[in-house]
Amino acid sequence: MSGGGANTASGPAAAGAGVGSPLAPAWLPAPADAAAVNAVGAPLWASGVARSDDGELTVQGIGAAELAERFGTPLLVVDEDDFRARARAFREGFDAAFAQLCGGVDVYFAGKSFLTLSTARWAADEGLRVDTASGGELAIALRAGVDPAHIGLHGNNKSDAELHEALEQGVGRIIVDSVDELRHLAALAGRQGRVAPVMLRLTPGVHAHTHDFIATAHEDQKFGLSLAASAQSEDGNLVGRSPASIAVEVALAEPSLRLLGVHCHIGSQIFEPEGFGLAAERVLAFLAQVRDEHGVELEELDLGGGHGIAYTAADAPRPPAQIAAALAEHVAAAVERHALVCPRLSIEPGRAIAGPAGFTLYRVGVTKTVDVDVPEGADAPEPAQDRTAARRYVAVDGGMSDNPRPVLYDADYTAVLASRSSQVEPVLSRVVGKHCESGDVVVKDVYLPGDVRRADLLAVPATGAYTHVMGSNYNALPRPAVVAVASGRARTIIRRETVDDLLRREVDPHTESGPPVDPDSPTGPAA
Ligand SMILES: Cc1ncc(COP(=O)(O)O)c(C=O)c1O
Ligand SMILES: N[C@@H](CCCC[NH3+])C(=O)O
Repeated sequence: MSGGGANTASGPAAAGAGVGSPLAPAWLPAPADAAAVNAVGAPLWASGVARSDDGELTVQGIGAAELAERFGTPLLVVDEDDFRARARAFREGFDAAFAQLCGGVDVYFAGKSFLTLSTARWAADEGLRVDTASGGELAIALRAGVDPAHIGLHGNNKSDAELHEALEQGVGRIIVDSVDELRHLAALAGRQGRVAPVMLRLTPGVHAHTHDFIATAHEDQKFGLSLAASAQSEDGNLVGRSPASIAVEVALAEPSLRLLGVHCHIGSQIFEPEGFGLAAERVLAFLAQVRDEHGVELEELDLGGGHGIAYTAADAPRPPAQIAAALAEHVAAAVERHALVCPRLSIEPGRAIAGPAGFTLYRVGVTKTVDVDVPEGADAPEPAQDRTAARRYVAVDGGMSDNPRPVLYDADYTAVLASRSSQVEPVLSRVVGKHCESGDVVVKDVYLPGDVRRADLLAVPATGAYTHVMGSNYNALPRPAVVAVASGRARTIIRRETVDDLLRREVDPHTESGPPVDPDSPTGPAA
């Protein structure tokens, strides 16, 4: 990391800034020329995004300035047609690869990535099912009109109310995370006089190459049932058996449970197909073990989501058809090796459908340039004895409350000037938010034209997934609106939050008036 630095007057291209800054990380190439930093295209941007003849960023022909004027900033803009096309590409690509082997694939849109009434509807329209991770997500999917039989409910610690609701509504699958939950669900379903359709979430021990917080199939974490034999079983007599195998036994023995199959999810933002393939081979071997021990061939196998997308030019995602073809080879080999009937397959992509379809539009406020010590080993700028270089700070009107991913995962993003293009020499810039937090970074390192200034619009691509749904009201910032663009028209799908929205949940200490209180509650109505 760079050393400390002193503020200098704001302005473009101070000494040491510009193309090939020594402060740039290794993955960020110096732009080929001034025009390169204005480029918008695949795989970073939604298919409807382009530049107009006069240089403005547009989506399906609608200019960034018009969007900002009509809907305000910060603004999450979703190219609905692009979202739908990505959903179709997963359904068609996986269906084609697995049609012969196992009769096709059910694709569940991972709601956690970007669940709204509209996105749930788009997914269902495109023939996808919906994967939910809480009672709230379940309620949104149901309200959107998704067939309950096409909804899955996940969660490592589902409440009784969530399980009850899932059973009541007749969801197609409840993905169970532990032996404890399995026993609890059996009792609960039994009391309700229902049979719960369950999938068992397994941890196949594949350590995916991603940030530790979003890798989920290694052993030492809260999700899933391990395939490895346990030395620490809570039931002393079960030591030496794997939690996964105990769970199968419990699920098959309980009349209030119907065991559909098994599930695994190795993590998120994964590019190497080998991880998915290895996990598939391990869970298929487990299905063979179940068959040999219990004489039961389980019908379903869910291989989760986690397909990586491009956040910067350093990322090279594969199209769904390619991912599917690579996976099919592993599945076919394992099916043959274990003489299995191939189970019905399902997957749960979220980020790869929602992420690239969205971008965030911000308005620029303060800009300034600071001198930063050049790290040891980096090429020093000329003259050689000058060991500092300039970093431009560009502050925008949002930040960690509308996209906490840079702060949480050290995630890299990129940005372009959206209200116009510029041929001014690019300078290494850091786009920061407006929160009272020095780590409030939107884009850590990006070359932007040196003349970016107050009132310009910046656009950050690939913000469709895990932004709106992970947003907060830190510093009492109202959350941005979400706008969908389809067939050349833009419309609000989530309205912008207002300060009144923020105050609505408050109980005013002066009047003690606030949200209505249930008159039948033990504390009675508000005075
Ligand atoms: C069980 C499960 N399925 C699907 C997903 C979606 O992952 P992604 O958005 O990376 O495709 C996740 C999130 O990592 C998950 O935990
Ligand atoms: N929230 C994570 C990914 C989801 C993990 C869910 N299991 C991200 O933004 O990258």
